[in-house]
Amino acid sequence: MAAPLCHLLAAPPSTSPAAAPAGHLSPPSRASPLRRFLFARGVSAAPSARWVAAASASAAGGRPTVLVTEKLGEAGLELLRRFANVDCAYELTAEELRAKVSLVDALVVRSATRVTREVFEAARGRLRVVGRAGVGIDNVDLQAATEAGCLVVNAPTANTVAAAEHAIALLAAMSRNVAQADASLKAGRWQRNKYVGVSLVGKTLAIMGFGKVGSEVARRAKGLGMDIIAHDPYAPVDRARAIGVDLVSFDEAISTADFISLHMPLTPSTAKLFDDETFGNMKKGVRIVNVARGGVVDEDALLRALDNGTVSQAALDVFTEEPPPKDSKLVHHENVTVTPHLGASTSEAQEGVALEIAEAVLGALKGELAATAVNAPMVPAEVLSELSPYVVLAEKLGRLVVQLVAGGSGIKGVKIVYSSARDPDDLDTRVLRAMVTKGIIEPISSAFVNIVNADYVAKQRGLRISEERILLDGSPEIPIDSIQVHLANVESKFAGALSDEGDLRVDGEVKDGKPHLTLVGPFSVDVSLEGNLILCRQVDQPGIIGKVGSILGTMNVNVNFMSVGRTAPGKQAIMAIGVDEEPEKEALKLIGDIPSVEEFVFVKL
Ligand SMILES: NC(=O)C1=CN([C@@H]2O[C@H](COP(=O)(O)OP(=O)(O)OC[C@H]3O[C@@H](n4cnc5c(N)ncnc54)[C@H](O)[C@@H]3O)[C@@H](O)[C@H]2O)C=CC1
Ligand SMILES: O=C(O)C(=O)COP(=O)(O)O
Repeated sequence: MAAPLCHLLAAPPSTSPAAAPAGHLSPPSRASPLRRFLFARGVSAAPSARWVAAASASAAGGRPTVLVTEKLGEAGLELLRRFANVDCAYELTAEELRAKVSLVDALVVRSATRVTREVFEAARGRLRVVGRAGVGIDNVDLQAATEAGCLVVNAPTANTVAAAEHAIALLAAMSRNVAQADASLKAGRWQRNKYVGVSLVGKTLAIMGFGKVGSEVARRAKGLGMDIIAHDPYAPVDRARAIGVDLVSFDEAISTADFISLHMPLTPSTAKLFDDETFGNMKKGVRIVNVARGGVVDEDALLRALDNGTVSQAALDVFTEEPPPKDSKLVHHENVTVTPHLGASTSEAQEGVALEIAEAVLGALKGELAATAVNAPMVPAEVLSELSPYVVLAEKLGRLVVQLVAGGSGIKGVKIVYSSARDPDDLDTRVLRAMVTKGIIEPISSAFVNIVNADYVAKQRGLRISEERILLDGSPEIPIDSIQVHLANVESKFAGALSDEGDLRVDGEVKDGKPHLTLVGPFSVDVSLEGNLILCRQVDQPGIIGKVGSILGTMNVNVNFMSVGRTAPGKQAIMAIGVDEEPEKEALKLIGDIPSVEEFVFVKL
């Protein structure tokens, strides 16, 4: 059974009635490495035929609604419109955005829309995906998104080249005063002596942040004859070496460079990294390009450094506040060249980004974990597909075990044990852990849990979840032999499920692609984990199965599965009975009244 994975990102049960169902598209193929490669090189590409065919095949049913708040490439919009209702509403005020967001399943933004905690609160649980059509996600409150169980995806590769080209354009324009000279000539002046520039060849360029954009800038600047050094605490030395770049310390980079180009993300640790002290340590007359984020620079400090000559020129594409104030001294400074956040704005990059984000958002809406997920584990599609029946099993075991807990006894510790012949490094259990958590928490709370917020919700509720592996001999072809879920130190309303160690324990396996319950406490059973389950403990003796069966039959309850397990002949036994409908209270009472039945419980799976 290729179980639908839509519940990994499922909307909360309280979703407004207008919410479109997730999971109505069949799984698209992921953008291939080739397409990403093409995008990254500015080659626009249509959505792959396989993607469209797969998505079209089952696009019947409700359509999700996607709100697009900034201009997106037409190819991406077209793709979104094929599978969703698309509302393009640009330049919304914060209030207008909050008003609209509760009516949509996905939101697609670029850098200008601030997706704040208030936006997630206003969404009231309906918003399932935020797609950032670009790289920087500093305008999205990721913590609030995670708490809301809303997946955030970005399009990290399609505008890399555009941003790198813009950095090079600014570097060259700045060093030759292109913008200033252009303005001067248009104003009727001919100032050849005033606009003598500086050469790039033989100068040292320090690239701060040697990621995708930084390394593309390095490649291009090498072609201009510059000596490149880079600072990036997290970049692999080999990758830098492969393009002939030395990774150096922050202090060495800023103190030796003639030009500095910024390419790190805006995070709490990079905010205002370039302050008075940093500028003070730079080589006198340094030139700075910023195509990353305005917030990594203390703009007042930069202004002081420009005024006192420490920095002789700056070229800025990005600003702390966008657009910057009209009277910004930095923008109007004669040694500053500015562009209005144009790094990603080439037609090729915008088409690529739009397609990349449309695919990611549509995929996420039907429950697929996007490869570009920013606030959820990135689980490759093949792994996810292989684990899909175990995902269902994990959730069902969680739902079952929690319903065996006696009211009032708090749950603190959950242990999940995976028995597998596969090397632990080849078994990614994050999705399974999330689903056990979902199964345990949802029946006992109003919280809704998905792959995005599972760990967060568990932590909030003081639930410690630990995982163990039992390495089996056997075929590593099968990812998991069985999953055990233990709740430590709880009281149970079905004492038969308590293990010898006093834990509440249930085990399950996937058989023929279906989740099966295989152990309840010390009792082996074999019952399909579907619909509803009655667990009944009795003294092992003839006739009980018939009695229970006939009560259910009389009450018109269809038994779909039944299994009996016992500790030893004539001793304790349990019956696990799968039923389609929820039996009337009357039927349950009659079962409880059978003399040899010691305890029983009805569980909704
Ligand atoms: N102006 C524009 O239109 C565009 C701006 N950008 C911005 O450019 C920046 C880089 O983008 P990508 O290269 O795609 O991201 P990336 O994630 O590939 O690279 C960022 C690099 O910065 C490094 N880094 C993190 N903290 C650092 C620190 N304290 N010091 C030095 N390096 C640090 C990371 O290790 C990583 O290698 C982002 O801020 C992004 O938002 C990207 C595209 C367009
Ligand atoms: O991708 C990025 O990080 C960018 O800064 C591009 O921003 P934009 O999509 O052009 O608003």
